Amino acid sequence: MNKEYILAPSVLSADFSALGDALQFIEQKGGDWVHIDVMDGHFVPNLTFGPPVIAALRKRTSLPFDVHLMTSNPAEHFDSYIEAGADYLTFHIEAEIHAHRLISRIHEAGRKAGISLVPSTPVSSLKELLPLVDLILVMTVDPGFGGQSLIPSCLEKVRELKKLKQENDFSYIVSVDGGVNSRTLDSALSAGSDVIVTGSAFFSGNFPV
Ligand SMILES: O=C(CO)[C@H](O)[C@H](O)COP(=O)(O)O
Ligand SMILES: [Fe+2]
Repeated sequence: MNKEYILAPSVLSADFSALGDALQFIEQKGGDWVHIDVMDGHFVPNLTFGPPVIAALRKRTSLPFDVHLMTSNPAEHFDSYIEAGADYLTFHIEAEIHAHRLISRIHEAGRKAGISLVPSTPVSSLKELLPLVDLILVMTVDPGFGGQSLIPSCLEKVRELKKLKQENDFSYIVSVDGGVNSRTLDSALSAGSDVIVTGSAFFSGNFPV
């Protein structure tokens, strides 16, 4: 299928007892990246994968790993995720005051740095970081679980970020994460999303691939 966006299926909705098979499925269905949701049971009320699981998956595909850290204090352990094989490493602005430093350290390690914001955080909170980041991950659900409904008003942030990018010649790409399925895909794309993350819809056959 010819598509004009980067498809990043999330293994959060795969069968955790067969994650290697999930990577193959993503490849077969034309996924461009693998989205890996790291949850620490603290920043969000759920617990998922850590570096050893990501390192094991790294051996099973050459697709880029888009690692979404939903963790408190991301600076404390970001290097383990880089070592495990993250290509894009995205952390939450709500979890890190010293974001400039963390972005620099991710870049020094030769990886792409992403910043994410939950639905209640405005784009203005990222103002100082816009010239520095490679990716902005706009959460369209409250993070922590797959299978939730997209909050349509969050897509305004995608429009705002694309406008700021154009006006200032910034280089970041914008990703939409949460509740994207065959019904909501068009709205995410028309808002200007460059990357589409999809978990439950992709693995249940409710995503147009
Ligand atoms: O970051 C996430 C949740 O915190 C997931 O990436 C996201 O929710 C994807 O799952 P779905 O497409 O089912 O909403
Ligand atoms: Fe995610």
